[in-house]
Amino acid sequence: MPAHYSREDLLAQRQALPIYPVRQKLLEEMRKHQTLIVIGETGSGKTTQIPQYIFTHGMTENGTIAVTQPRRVAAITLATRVAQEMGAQLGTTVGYTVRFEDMSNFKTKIKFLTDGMLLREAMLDPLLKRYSVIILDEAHERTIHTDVLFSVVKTAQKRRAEQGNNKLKIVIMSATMDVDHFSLYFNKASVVYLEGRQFPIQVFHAKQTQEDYLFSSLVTLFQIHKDAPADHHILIFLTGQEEIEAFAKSARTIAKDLQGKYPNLKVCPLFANLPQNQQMEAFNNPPPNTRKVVLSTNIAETSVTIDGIRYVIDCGRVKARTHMPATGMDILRIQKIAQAQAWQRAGRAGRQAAGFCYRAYTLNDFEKMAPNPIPEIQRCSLTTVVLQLLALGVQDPLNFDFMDKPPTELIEGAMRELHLLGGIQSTEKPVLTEVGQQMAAFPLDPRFTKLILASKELGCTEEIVSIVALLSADSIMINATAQREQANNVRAKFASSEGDHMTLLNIFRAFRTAKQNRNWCFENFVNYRNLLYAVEVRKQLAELCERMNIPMKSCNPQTEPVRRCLLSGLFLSVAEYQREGHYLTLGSRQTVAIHPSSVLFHSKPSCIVFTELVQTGKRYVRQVTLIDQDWIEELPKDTLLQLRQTFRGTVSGPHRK
Ligand SMILES: Nc1ncnc2c1ncn2[C@@H]1O[C@H](COP(=O)(O)OP(=O)(O)OP(=O)(O)O)[C@@H](O)[C@H]1O
Repeated sequence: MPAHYSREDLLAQRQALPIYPVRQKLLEEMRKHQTLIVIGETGSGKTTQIPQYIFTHGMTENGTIAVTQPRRVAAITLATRVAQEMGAQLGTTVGYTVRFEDMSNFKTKIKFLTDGMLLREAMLDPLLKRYSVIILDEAHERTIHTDVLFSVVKTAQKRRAEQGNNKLKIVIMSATMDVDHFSLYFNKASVVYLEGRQFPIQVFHAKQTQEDYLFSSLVTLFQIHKDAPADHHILIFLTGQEEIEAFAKSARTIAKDLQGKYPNLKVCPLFANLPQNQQMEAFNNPPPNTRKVVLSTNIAETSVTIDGIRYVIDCGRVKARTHMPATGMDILRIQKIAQAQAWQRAGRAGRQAAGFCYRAYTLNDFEKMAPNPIPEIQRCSLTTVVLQLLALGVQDPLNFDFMDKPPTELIEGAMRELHLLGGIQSTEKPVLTEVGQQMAAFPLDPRFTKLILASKELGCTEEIVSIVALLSADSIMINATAQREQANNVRAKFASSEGDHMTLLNIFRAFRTAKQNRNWCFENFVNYRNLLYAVEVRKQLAELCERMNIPMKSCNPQTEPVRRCLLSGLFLSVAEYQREGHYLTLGSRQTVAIHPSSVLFHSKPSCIVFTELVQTGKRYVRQVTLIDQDWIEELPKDTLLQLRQTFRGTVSGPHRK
């Protein structure tokens, strides 16, 4: 954790928050109403204080307080902060649960968890009996999981009230949301507005539309750097890892040229794929006479407080997931943010003192932005959600009580995919098959669970479980731009001519042979923490396999079973090489290219299966393995038939070079 404050300091900080004077009133409202909507400016103290007020006023006698967050970084840093404020050891009274990592125990009374984790818990206990209060935070973000939770908690509350004991309180929180819409959905729930903010934030817009938002953000950064005191740190919102690394390089180069004239500059990237210890660097205080510049994706947009940030530079864009009905897959691409997101970003500047926000877009551009982001549920693949709904006992996902109903095609598409994967009996009557039930039990995308289930027959569970664990972890390759070539040369010994999945597996095996040694990772440009995380995930998946009678058989030294297995779960992600030099995805006929980071980038095999689709200028596929075209025809007849029907007959058989 960043700065260490004394108990007195922390208490003084808590008492200075805008929420503090109204805490009694807030508690009264909470006592009066079973559901409450709380709107308060960013930084007013909602997330850190309300759970503590509830706790100290005895509303947790019958259970724990759950506080959901859309992102794991927020869940972890908030739990750490609240534990600090309460003088508790993290993981005891205050804890957190994020996927594959549980820092809570049965005594935990305030539990921060990702919305996805609470949904998982609801699958085992739809009434969520363990909790007396559930706080759904950052509701305006409308992540898929939070949207499904809206209905899940509403139903749990109603049913628990009918049973007459152990009632459930629900609190919905945000700084910016469409209050009427939310209130109506929650049976005309009461709304509490928290007035005021602790520190003012001045917002500046670009005078003209900026063609190159990166360049203009860089110029703004150095203008601030020349004038502001060294301990006034800067947070810059960018869109993704590559952009952040390129920006970091330019910023460091300029800072070097300016050395001695101005404070030193410490550049800290912050993105989801960064190992956790490096993420935490952004939260630490730099040495004296050094300015910290955090370059972040939207993972720092809501809920988090980064010590010392006085300036925010907002590029106005975000990389977001959008579903492509044509391919049946989600794609990541850069798009403009919504006004609510712009306010959240600005809000990161005024948390410990007055702040400034520089927007790399004009006031007119801002006014043209949508007020709120489009809910994920209306634009992302719903395969996992539909599976979860069915596992929760929802009989007809098309008529589920969504706050905003997703397009029917998205739900139907999800049911088709589940049917293709063997998870439901038919799309008309979506009842989970045994395979579907097993899929719901694994905390994975159903396609990956399908791989594990298929590996049983192919005798390669040992390999597949490792690969799935590696894909669940953040990137294990260290690809700092400065050392990219050196890193690639050192790692060449692990490269498999059969593709990235086998390459990942080779690294994983070598890591284990090297007794999970940290130095070995350093020497080989691979990420120690992420590999350890994969080891942990693998352990948990192996336990699940054991429970489901899937023996951990290995096909080593053969690799064909592994590649065949990849095809069996990922048949919607197959692409074939075309004479023109690009790839076409099977069925949906989308043009894609192999990402330069892939070991198959130069070899251009005729048929590939991939695990990720990204759009940065071009449409790229990442994590690629070569397969034999004949294997496609060997897929179960039903699957092929449905594949063809799904894509209206465009799958006419293998398309050869
Ligand atoms: N990790 C931390 N380090 C230092 N100060 C913190 C930390 N977390 C919270 N704070 C302080 O507590 C204040 C309130 O934070 P809190 O997360 O409760 O606000 P919020 O109203 O939920 O805002 P948001 O909607 O932006 O999440 C912050 O503005 C900051 O001053």
